[in-house]
Amino acid sequence: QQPPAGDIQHQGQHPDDSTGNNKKKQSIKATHTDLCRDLDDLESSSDSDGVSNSETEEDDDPERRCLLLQDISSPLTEFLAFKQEAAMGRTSTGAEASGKPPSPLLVVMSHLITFLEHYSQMQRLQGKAQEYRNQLRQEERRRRKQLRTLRGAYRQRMRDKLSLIGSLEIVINEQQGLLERLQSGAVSQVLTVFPPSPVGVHKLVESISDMQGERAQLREEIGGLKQDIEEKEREKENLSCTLQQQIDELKGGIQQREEELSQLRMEMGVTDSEKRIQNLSVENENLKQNLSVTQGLLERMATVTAQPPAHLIKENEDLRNKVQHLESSLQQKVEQLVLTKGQVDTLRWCKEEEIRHMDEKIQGLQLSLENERKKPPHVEYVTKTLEIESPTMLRSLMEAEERNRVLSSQISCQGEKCQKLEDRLKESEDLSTNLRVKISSYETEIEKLKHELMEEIHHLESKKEEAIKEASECSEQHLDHLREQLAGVQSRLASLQPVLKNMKTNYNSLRSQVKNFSQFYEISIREAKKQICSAITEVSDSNKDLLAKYQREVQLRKKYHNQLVELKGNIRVLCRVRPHGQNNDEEGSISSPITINMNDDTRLSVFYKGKEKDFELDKVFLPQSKQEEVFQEIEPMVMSCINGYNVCIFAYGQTGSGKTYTMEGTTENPGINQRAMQALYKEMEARKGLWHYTVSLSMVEIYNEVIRDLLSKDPQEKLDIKLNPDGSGQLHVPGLTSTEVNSFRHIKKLLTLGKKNRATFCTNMNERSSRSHALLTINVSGKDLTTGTVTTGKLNLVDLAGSERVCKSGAEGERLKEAQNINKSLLALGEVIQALRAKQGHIPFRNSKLTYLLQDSLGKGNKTVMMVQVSPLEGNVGETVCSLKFAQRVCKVELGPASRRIDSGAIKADM
Ligand SMILES: Nc1ncnc2c1ncn2[C@@H]1O[C@H](COP(=O)(O)OP(=O)(O)OP(=O)(O)O)[C@@H](O)[C@H]1O
Repeated sequence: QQPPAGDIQHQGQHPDDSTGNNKKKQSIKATHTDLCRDLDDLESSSDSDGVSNSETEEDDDPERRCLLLQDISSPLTEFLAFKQEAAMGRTSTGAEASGKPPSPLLVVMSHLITFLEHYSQMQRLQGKAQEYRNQLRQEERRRRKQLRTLRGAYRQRMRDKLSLIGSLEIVINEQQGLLERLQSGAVSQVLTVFPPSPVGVHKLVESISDMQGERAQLREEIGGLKQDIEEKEREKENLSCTLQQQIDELKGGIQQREEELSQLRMEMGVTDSEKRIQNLSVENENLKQNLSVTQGLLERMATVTAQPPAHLIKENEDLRNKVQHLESSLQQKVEQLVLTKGQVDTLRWCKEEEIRHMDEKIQGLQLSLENERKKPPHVEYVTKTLEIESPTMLRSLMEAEERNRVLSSQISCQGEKCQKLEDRLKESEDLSTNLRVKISSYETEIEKLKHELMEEIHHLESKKEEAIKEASECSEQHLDHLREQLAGVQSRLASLQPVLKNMKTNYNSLRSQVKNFSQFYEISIREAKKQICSAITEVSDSNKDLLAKYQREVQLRKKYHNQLVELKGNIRVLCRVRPHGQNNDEEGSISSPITINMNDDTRLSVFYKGKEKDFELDKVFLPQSKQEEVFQEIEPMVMSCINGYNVCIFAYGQTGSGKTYTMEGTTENPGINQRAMQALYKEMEARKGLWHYTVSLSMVEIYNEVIRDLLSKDPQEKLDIKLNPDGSGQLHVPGLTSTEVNSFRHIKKLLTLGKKNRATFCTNMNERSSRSHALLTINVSGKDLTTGTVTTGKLNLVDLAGSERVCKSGAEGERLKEAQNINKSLLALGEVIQALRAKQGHIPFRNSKLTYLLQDSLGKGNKTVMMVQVSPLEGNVGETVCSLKFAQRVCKVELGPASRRIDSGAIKADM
């Protein structure tokens, strides 16, 4: 849309300038179309690039903003044109020929239009610049994104390589660990610790199974060796047998020698003796040879056993832990053997000594024989000596034989042990060589793996380098490309610079215009204000009539409202259903026997004994109703006490149905009592200057037909109701504290004191509050300062005791008496209501302290509100029906028109 061209003449300019203005507008229009074309071009170019301008939102669209401004400016322009025409018409008729300046409002508006046009032009230029900027940003973002993806791909590749290297390292570590374990001899643990199928592990498992096969072979070899040992033992036994035989033969020989000796002794032949001695020496030689053989055997044994296993143990360091205990035991055995060898050596030495001794003896004997031969008379002596010495020799020979046998057995035993040790050593040696072979094979395998790994790493590294090279080349290419693009963009920017400069100058001129405009605008506003003020003063005269009409209307509304209250009836019965779950023992089902008609707020029904019982009252409050709503409904009644009416508001219902909540409320959510006081004080404040009010307050509790003053210094004191001695016929409670109050704050203080006193002198507050009535009385006396009329009103706010006992006593009969004693007042209230309903001549007010006290507020000519509180619980449905039945009876009571107490107690009918 374009503003209508041609007809507009800006105010503040001479009419002759209209053609100049038109030209200006034409030029602006041309600029607009040029700009629009530029924008279209720009849009089409961005479309052809394939880059969507997602960032440009609807609100930032300069075209749209421009159109919006045009939308605003076109009606303004039209309006101005219209005004202009009117002004020109007036000029032509000569009515304004006196040279009166044009209206400032029109001047302001024409300037506003010019400003808007310039502003829209500026917006377009800015939009264009913004678009270029956006294009640049998008391009930059695209390039960045490409770089990011490239970087990400390269990083991913690097990460893959690194993870591969890491897994290979893990394999190497595992294999090294395995090798270490193998080296420490814990071959058995390898299988359990072995990780699942890494590279080369399969081969290791195979080699271990080979090892196991070899071990079985070794076992077989050991069995063969054992057989060999057995054979050797057998040979040893044979040898010992032959030795035994030899010894036996020797024995036999000695026996023979003895026999021959005996024969010689018999024959006494010297030559035979010589022969025998020779034979004996031969035998001795044989014995010597035997001994040397035995000695050789022993020596061989010693050389076999003397071989130290230390060099093997030293060599086999890897198996040291395994064979340590074997080594130590072997050492012990070796020591034992060395000891035994020492013993054998000493024995051999002893034997050699003996033989030498015997040789010496034999030589001595030979010498003596020689001598004897030379001295024949000595033959007898020699024979005798031989006879004496041969048994000792025999004995010593036997002993030596015995020792020899023991020694040979010991030697054979040691030999066995040595053989065993030898075998074990051999075994462990074999095992260690096997293990060494395997370890070397593993080492070669690991070397191979390492080599492979290194090759892989080299390969990877070369790949990595290639990738880096590739990525850098790619990024460089991209960078070049980007640089080229940047250069292009920069050149575009450079070409745009003069346009921007142009725009800047335009903008600056516009700014200066705007500055001037604001000054001019202020002046114009001031002018306009003046004009408006004059117009208002003109209007205010006519407004005065309207004000009077409004006041009349308010008074009428008040009157109709009062009439409505009167029509509603002076006894109003309101019902409030308590919300669910407010008492601690109310858990479980939330189904309620009470149904509230949502379309009619005067009806509710209760499902009781299989039937729906309907009740109609003046108003039913829902469980979710607020304290404010309840008070709003009774506010007019409360306020009427200020005008000289006696009002009684009482809450009736079973224990826990919410009476105290409705009347007293909570600190955060005050009830009727506090709200009533607040409203009264507000009204009294409003009437200040017209009326003067005196307010006094008293608080009592009636418990078991005993009245106590809750504001007294001694709340325990019992009070009584009497007739006022002034003869007015009014009731009066001697000793009752009636405190004059001067502010709402003061009232609040007194309410707190009353509540405190009630709580202090009762042992169980809950029990007591359920069985006692709390009565708050406010006496309001007002004086009309203009007429001097005096009104006295009374507001009784009563929180009654729990009503369930009355109902129960009524239902059960027997407990009626007890109920009367506990709560006589409630019963009396029912009787009073019944009498009022039946319009009886006598109303039994005096039947209870409560009704007696409320006499002047409950009877005819007064205003009464009954708040029937009901519980929503299924278990309380009987009490609910009872309360509602009583409420409906109260509904039917007609108290007649309310009476206003004017001039200190004089009763005057209002209607
Ligand atoms: N409309 C309501 N909204 C929220 N809570 C409520 C409402 N009515 C009653 N209650 C709560 O229910 C409980 C019982 O109420 P309340 O003490 O006022 O019952 P009552 O009829 O005065 O009992 P009593 O006869 O024993 O004094 C209180 O905890 C009270 O705060």
